[in-house]
Amino acid sequence: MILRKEYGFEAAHFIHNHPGKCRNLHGHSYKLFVSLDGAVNPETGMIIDFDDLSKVVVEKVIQRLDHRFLNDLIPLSTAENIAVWIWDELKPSLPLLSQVEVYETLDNCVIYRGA
Ligand SMILES: Nc1nc2c(c(=O)[nH]1)N=C([C@H](O)[C@H](O)COP(=O)(O)OP(=O)(O)OP(=O)(O)O)CN2
Ligand SMILES: [Zn+2]
Repeated sequence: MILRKEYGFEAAHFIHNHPGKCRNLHGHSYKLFVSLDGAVNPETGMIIDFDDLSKVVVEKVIQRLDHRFLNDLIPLSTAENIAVWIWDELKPSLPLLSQVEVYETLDNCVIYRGA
C-alpha cells in the first residue's frame, strides 16, 4: 500500500545557467509529496504513523529548506536536483520511501523514485 503526505516550503533560488528569467533570483511556494510503500502493521493498522513521518520530514527537509536560499545547499537548484537532495536526506531514516514529488509551481512537477 502507498501512503503519501503533503508538505510545503517557501524558498528562494536562481538557476545560474538558465537561458531565461530563471537565472534571476526569485522564489517559489514549493509543494512536496512524500510517499512510502509498505505493508500495514496489523497491530497499529498503519504503514507508519503520519506524525512519525512528519517528525522525520520536518527535521531533515522542511526546517532546512523553508525560507532559505536553496543554492546554499543545492548549487544547481532545479526541481530535479531538489528532489534528489530530498530523497538522499530522507531515505536513510525512511527505508519505505518510494517516491518524492516536488512541485515548483502549480503545474511544474518532478517525481523521483530513487536512482
Ligand atoms: N526541468 C526544469 N525546468 C525548469 C526548472 C526546473 O527546475 N526544472 N525551473 C525553472 C525556473 O525555476 C522557473 O522559476 C520555473 O517557474 P516559471 O517559469 O514561473 O514556471 P512556468 O513554466 O509555469 O512559467 P510561466 O511563465 O508561469 O508559464 C524553469 N525551468
Ligand atoms: Zn525557479
